[in-house]
Amino acid sequence: MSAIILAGGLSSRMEGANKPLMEFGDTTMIGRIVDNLKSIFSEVLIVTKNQELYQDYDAEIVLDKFEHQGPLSGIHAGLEASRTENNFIVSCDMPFLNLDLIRYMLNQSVEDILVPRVEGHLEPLHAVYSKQCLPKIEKAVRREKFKIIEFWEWDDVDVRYIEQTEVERFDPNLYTFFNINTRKDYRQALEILTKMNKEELD
Ligand SMILES: Nc1nc2c(ncn2[C@@H]2O[C@H](COP(=O)(O)OP(=O)(O)OP(=O)(O)O)[C@@H](O)[C@H]2O)c(=O)[nH]1
Repeated sequence: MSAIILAGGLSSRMEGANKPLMEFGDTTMIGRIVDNLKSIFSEVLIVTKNQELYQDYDAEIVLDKFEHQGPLSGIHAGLEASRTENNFIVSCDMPFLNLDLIRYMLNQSVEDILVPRVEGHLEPLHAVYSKQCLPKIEKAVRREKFKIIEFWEWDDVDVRYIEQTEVERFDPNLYTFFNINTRKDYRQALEILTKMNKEELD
């Protein structure tokens, strides 16, 4: 299976910074995600609009085919470029990936999509997508239906769920789904990182 990191967003809530390249521990946010994913996936793709920004990372760069159309266009380009049937897709602003949870997800059967359902919300940017979804996603993007969950609803997509109790077996604090959009989120994430590093040392 391949891993696909979406990094073509505008980071407009981050007031001038491109969030995947913000410092995070001894690397950057995306650096931490790439390193983690590389330990379980042989193929890691970064989908972006700017090839040069990410060329120092140990990942293949894929460019968006549809401009400024949100994460769904990144999912589209990533699935099109990937060489595997099933693909783990993740946002570039979720730096607390839990590898045991991801391994667990990879071991479940997937028809079109496998997505966690946590605190009443779906987490479509930490989910497994089959290449089978590609024509349905392309149709949605061409019709300018950019909401990820929207295309599942009207296009006969087989969605399976990972429930919160399953997630909590691996990640009781649900840090996996902490995503960073603002400076405040970033400060909070650095605090979590310090706490995690300290717990690891103790
Ligand atoms: N490849 C690709 N990824 C995208 C695109 N739009 C958003 N993403 C990614 O999707 C994920 C979630 O994006 P958001 O946080 O909703 O949007 P953002 O543009 O990054 O940030 P804001 O401008 O603050 O909303 C992030 O990993 C983004 O990099 C896009 O057009 N192409």
